[in-house]
Amino acid sequence: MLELRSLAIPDVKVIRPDRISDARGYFSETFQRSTFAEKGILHDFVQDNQSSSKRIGTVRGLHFQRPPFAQAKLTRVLSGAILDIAVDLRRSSSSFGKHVAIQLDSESGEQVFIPKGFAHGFCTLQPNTVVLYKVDQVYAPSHDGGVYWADPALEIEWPVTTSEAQLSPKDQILPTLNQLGCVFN
Ligand SMILES: Cc1cn([C@H]2C[C@H](O)[C@@H](COP(=O)(O)OP(=O)(O)O[C@H]3O[C@H](C)C(=O)[C@H](O)[C@H]3O)O2)c(=O)[nH]c1=O
Repeated sequence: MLELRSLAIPDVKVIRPDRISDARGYFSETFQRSTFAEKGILHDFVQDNQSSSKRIGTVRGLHFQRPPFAQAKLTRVLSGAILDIAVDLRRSSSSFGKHVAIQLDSESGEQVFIPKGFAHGFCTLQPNTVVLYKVDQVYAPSHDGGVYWADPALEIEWPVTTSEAQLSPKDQILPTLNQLGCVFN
């Protein structure tokens, strides 16, 4: 049985697949096209991505791919824990510039579905955190984009300060929301 709930921005959804436990541990169908489609998550995922982060306080994001390579993402944590962030970049949305934040960890097995039109990122809450996410568009580096994670206009309450966070050089120089311009209508 698949539990589904919406967050403050209704298009972003949290999914908790059932775990069948026994003396050995558990088994879970972490993705199944028809049961996810019954809950409204009908996307032709074409690629699985996996990242491993050694340290607490690693921030990856806030990323998106520009149209026509915009990606919907289905994210879960294989080990460790993250604070997962999705920022609404759809200019026509009543929640433009707003975000949702949710903790994902390997213990709960919860996943977050983020539709196209959002920037996605996370901060690790435990060392050796491994994140897996399905995307419905292939990697398109020429259409890669992002928003600066600590942009004050986003009002994101990250668990680390700018001096504590570990970022890639690319992510350190991403534009603010105001500098970004219109990406998604
Ligand atoms: C995204 C991607 C990256 N790469 C290569 C490009 C670089 O050589 C290397 C690391 O890429 P990057 O630094 O962009 O990885 P992250 O910082 O983890 O970025 C990801 O983190 C946030 C949370 C996301 O949601 C994005 O989907 C994704 O961009 O992997 C690929 O070969 N294929 C890919 O699909």
